[in-house]
Amino acid sequence: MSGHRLLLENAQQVVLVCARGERFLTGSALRSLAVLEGASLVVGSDGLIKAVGPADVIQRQFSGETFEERIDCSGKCVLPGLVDAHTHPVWAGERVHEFAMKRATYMDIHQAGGGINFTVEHTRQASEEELFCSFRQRLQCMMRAGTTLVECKSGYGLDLETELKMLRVMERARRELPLSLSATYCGAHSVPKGKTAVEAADDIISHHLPRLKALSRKGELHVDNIDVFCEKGVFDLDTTRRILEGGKKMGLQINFHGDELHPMKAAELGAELGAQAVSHLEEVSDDGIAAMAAAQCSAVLLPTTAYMLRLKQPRARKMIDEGVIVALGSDFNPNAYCFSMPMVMHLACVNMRVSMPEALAAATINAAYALGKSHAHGSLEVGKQGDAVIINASRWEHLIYQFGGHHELIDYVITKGKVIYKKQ
Ligand SMILES: N=CN[C@@H](CCC(=O)O)C(=O)O
Ligand SMILES: [Zn+2]
Repeated sequence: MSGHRLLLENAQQVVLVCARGERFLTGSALRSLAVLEGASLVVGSDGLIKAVGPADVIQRQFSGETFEERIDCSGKCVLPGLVDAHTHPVWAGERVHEFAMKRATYMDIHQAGGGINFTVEHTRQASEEELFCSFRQRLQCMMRAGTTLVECKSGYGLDLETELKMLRVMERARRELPLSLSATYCGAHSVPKGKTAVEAADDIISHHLPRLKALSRKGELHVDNIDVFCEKGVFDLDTTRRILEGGKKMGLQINFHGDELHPMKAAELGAELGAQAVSHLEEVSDDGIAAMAAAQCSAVLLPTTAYMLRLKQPRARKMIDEGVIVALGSDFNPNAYCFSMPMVMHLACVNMRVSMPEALAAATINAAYALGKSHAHGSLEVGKQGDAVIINASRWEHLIYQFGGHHELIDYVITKGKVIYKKQ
């Protein structure tokens, strides 16, 4: 007789998302997701999914075996833990005052020393402990909204010392918190005061990256991705290319901001460099979309950005129709203060006209792909990490439909078969 960690019993629906080991879903495969009615799921003592299937089959298969915890899911739905593929969650210097300035454009505020530069000044002054405490609180809010894997960017330091401070804060969160993290070095998030973009790029390539490499070698830091804000007035295509190539050479996945406020040919560059993902893409070209589809470079769309900055929406429909791997992120940052992937999925459905199955795939398997982690995350399949969300509703679509209702709907959030949030 063997002991297992968790049994989720007799759910009305278990949304697997996919069931054949797919690493991402595109085009017509997004029309209907793999869903089991009246099903159960078992997580083993290693935190990995051991079995998922019809409730009676699981009951027979595991009769007489023991579980550290059993949850009766009658009348409820089980979904994979949500994956947030783009956030900026480590910072000091909130920008609530800017919310009232939304008649000025994002770039007007940026050029006037507000925006990212404002947060950079405060983040430089903040202690590591202070940054960790606010970061931990933000991650807890994300977990309560169902996120179990989150991409986290540095980029409010710009100088090496502060960038490392931010990355260390992420490293500590990886050790101390129960959700999974993908860490992104984003030292090229803005051009620091007193430098040109070329000088900033030179500094990153000759000082920041070698230091990151040395710390990674020693196992002191785990950095997964490299990012650049490729934008008119920030980093142009050439400096972006140099920085991304430098990161790629040291083994980082390329995952960067592009084609947000102006068409930059960032999508084309991402496809050419073998990027895992390009984010934003409100201004992507037709050629860029085709190139991303061909290169299996995922598009991380950020519905909160277009909504809050009143930008035009990225062309999600065209991307999906052309076979691009579309993922979603909250873009949580001091400008877009949103922790909630359920709200992000809702906004994607309304404003980008994606369907509910497309939105859920974009916030699970495809978001995991954008982080190079879809072998272990993003669907409820045997062998994957036991990360799940249980909602008190008879159809999974309620998680998207009830805008802002996730606090009421989410009963449990589970990572590696352990309950990390339970509604009181
Ligand atoms: N566009 C660049 N970076 C962020 C905004 C960061 C900030 O304004 O602090 C984004 O993805 O929206
Ligand atoms: Zn961003």
